[in-house]
Amino acid sequence: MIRTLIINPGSTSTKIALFADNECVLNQNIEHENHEILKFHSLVEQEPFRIQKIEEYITAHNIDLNSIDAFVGRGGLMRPIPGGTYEVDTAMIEDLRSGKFGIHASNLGAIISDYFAKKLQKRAFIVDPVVVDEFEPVAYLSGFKGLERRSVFHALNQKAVAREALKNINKKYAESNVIVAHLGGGISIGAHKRGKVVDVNNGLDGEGPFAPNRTGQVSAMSVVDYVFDHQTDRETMRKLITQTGGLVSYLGTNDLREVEAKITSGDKYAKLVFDSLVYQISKEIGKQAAVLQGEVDMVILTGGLAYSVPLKKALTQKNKWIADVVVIPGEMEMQALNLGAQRVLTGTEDVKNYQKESEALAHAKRI
Ligand SMILES: Nc1ncnc2c1ncn2[C@@H]1O[C@H](COP(=O)(O)OP(=O)(O)O)[C@@H](O)[C@H]1O
Ligand SMILES: CCCC(=O)OP(=O)(O)O
Repeated sequence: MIRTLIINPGSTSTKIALFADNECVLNQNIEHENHEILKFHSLVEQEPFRIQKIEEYITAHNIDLNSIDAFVGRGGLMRPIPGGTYEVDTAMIEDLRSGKFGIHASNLGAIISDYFAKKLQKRAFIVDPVVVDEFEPVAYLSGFKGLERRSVFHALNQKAVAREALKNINKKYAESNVIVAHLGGGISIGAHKRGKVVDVNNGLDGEGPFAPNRTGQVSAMSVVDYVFDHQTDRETMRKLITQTGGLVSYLGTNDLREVEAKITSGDKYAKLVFDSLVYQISKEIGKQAAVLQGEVDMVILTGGLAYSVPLKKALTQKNKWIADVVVIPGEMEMQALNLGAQRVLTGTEDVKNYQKESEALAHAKRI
């Protein structure tokens, strides 16, 4: 039996799970209040806080860490790489800690897995990180030479739910076209064309719809003006765009359940913000339908927001003209992380090397 401990840091939570082969033995979503996260000046400062939360859970549930074969983290912002399972190594940890490819909670997945693996002399992996890059060449251009677009999205969950939804209608991922809208603390909406995500809004840096924590796309010149008018520094802007934008900036909360409660109590502004969220998500789904030239087998709604009955009702109504709308609320990231590690540990797939794969992809992309 192969046992894995899965560590999945998100912008609003740290999810952990314990698997024995393919069976999930324990699964916990440790939710973090926005103020708990915002008190840290940098992401790496959150490392001891998140480790402590995990250790408290492990102790409370009598988990014997020595019985774990591998620690598996959600992979973060580093060099673009193809999908797959990667051994956590020094080059990867350095890139994640430096923040030079961006800062997101998922950067801590490999870092925390590495902490436990080193302490217990076990292996650490990541699977399908947020930088999986399968763009077609036309998708990279932004209109600003030197500031090209990046593929940054919920790759792990988008691919896992697409496979699952297609399995239910006896279709293969590699032979189908689907649009997956991952609706979490951040939102990414991808065009999956015959098994490759050929375009997706960057779910972190300010593309696509606004999200619970994120601004989504804002006109470039208004951001430039804001920086100069407010004499703002890079870190403040990063927080405004990726942590306190969207629902937080309009309504002071990143919790859609609170927004729903405001609407129920007659708050008209909250209703406008909710309607605009539906509008913007639908606009992005429409864009990806254009990428797929209207040949769409299915639109899939997933992520924490997809638990919301009013949201899924409104989005289904607005997007059913494109294709059948299927809802898979929450995420399948924990299972997907376990499966990725199990494939390597059982010898059915080769583990990938970060440096080698990132260099090969960079070479292939050179025009
Ligand atoms: N039952 C629910 N109804 C409405 N919104 C929900 C529900 N459950 C979770 N959410 C919302 O989902 C969002 C978090 O989604 P999630 O995918 O867990 O985010 P992340 O992984 O980025 O931390 C939060 O805005 C939360 O309020
Ligand atoms: C797009 C990068 C991944 C992401 O945004 O994840 P969260 O929604 O968990 O912040």
